[in-house]
Amino acid sequence: MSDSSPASLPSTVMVAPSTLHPARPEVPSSKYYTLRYALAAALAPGESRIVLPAQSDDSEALFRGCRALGAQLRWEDEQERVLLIRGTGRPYQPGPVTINVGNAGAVARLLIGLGAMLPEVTIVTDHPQSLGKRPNRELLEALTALGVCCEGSGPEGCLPITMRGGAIHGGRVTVSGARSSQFLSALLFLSPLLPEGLEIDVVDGLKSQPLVRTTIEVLQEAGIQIEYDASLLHFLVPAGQHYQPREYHIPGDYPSAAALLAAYAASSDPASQLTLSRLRPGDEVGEYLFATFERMGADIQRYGDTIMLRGGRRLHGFEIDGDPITDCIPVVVAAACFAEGESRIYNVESLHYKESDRINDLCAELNKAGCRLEPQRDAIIIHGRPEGIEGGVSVDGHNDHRLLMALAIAGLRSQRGLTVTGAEHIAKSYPHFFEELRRCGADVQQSRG
Ligand SMILES: O=C(O)C1=C[C@@H](OP(=O)(O)O)[C@@H](O)[C@H](O)C1
Ligand SMILES: C=C(OP(=O)(O)O)C(=O)O
Repeated sequence: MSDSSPASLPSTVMVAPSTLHPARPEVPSSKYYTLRYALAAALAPGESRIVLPAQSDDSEALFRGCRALGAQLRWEDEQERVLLIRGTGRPYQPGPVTINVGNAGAVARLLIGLGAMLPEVTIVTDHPQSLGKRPNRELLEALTALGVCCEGSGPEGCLPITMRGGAIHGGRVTVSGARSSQFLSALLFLSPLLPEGLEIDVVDGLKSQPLVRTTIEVLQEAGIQIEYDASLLHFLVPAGQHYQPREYHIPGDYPSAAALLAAYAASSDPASQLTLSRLRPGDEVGEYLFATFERMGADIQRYGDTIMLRGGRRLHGFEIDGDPITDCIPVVVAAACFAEGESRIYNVESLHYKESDRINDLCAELNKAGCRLEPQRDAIIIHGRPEGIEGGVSVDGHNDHRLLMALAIAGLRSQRGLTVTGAEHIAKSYPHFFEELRRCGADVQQSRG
């Protein structure tokens, strides 16, 4: 449905020291809401309208998954980006089916959950070095307890995974939330369709809680009744429920906005001013992100759904729990590299299990560029260099769109620029990020070599 695949994007970008202009870029649509609304629509009997779904490799992977679950997708208006999804009421495929989930972790986990209702499904990835290494063991254990026959790869239940769900049942199940919230979200999407309903106990704590609340919000909008406690460790989803067809409007994407905000926050020029709209106020990730920029001393303001940030402020060291804004951490780290003093971002152990190891790989690449970071098991310490960094080296994105964004921000504040390789992986969430940065005044040269 889109042309943002890695093959069509440059694999190397050169980011030179730059001054950013006043700019009002369009923010991409939210990945979190696109995935959830499209899935809820695919499970509803009848037609739903999705207005402004995200355009990225991750959303393409989800659309493939929706079709594999039996839904039909077509554009009502491709120009205006209105997508129609006709769902079947429950996952339906008469025979075995294979779904390629690209490099999309959330898509993989949500589809593992729902695919467990099919007679036979194989979930594969064409990114064996990234998603192919991420664990699914916790989710497969829960599904096995619910009667699904699961065959994953290796002890961590990596992709490819084949499941046969002929004997699936509901009841009560336990799932660990220590490494990812996506295992719980996957069970929540599945639970209303199980003939006995499902009671879920979450053990070992729960990461990325704002995204579980996003799952609950979307399920409720789709007409699903859920009982849960405030700690999000116990859920009861009654049986015999149906997803309702709806019209869904996708808001702007905070983690994408975070990358542009971080680039302007790190800019030393007071004339550089960024204005971003379509960013829903009250969004848990959004509010926490806003407070984080305030905390580092950025000149940031909000007017309704519009956020303005002016560069040229001397940023200072700060300390935050990074878990509530897990996907924004790489770019927040990049901004902190140019703050005065030390910053500490803690409670981020789950960053080891993303597209790359976002603690060790991020620190290694930024240190290569001249930044000073200390990776810890569950934290990142940043010793800021307000004077900027040397650069003049090649750094790699480790198959990770968010590392690419962080490295580009560092390049802007380097003396000799940075060559960033693996740049095609930006397509996972924000295919036009480098072009957008260029439109903001950054000197970004792209090449396929
Ligand atoms: O549920 C979701 O949509 C997501 C949950 C988060 O993962 P974890 O729960 O593994 O932290 C996040 O990093 C990912 O980009 C999307
Ligand atoms: C971690 C991410 O995605 P996922 O887990 O869905 O692959 C992300 O988008 O930063």
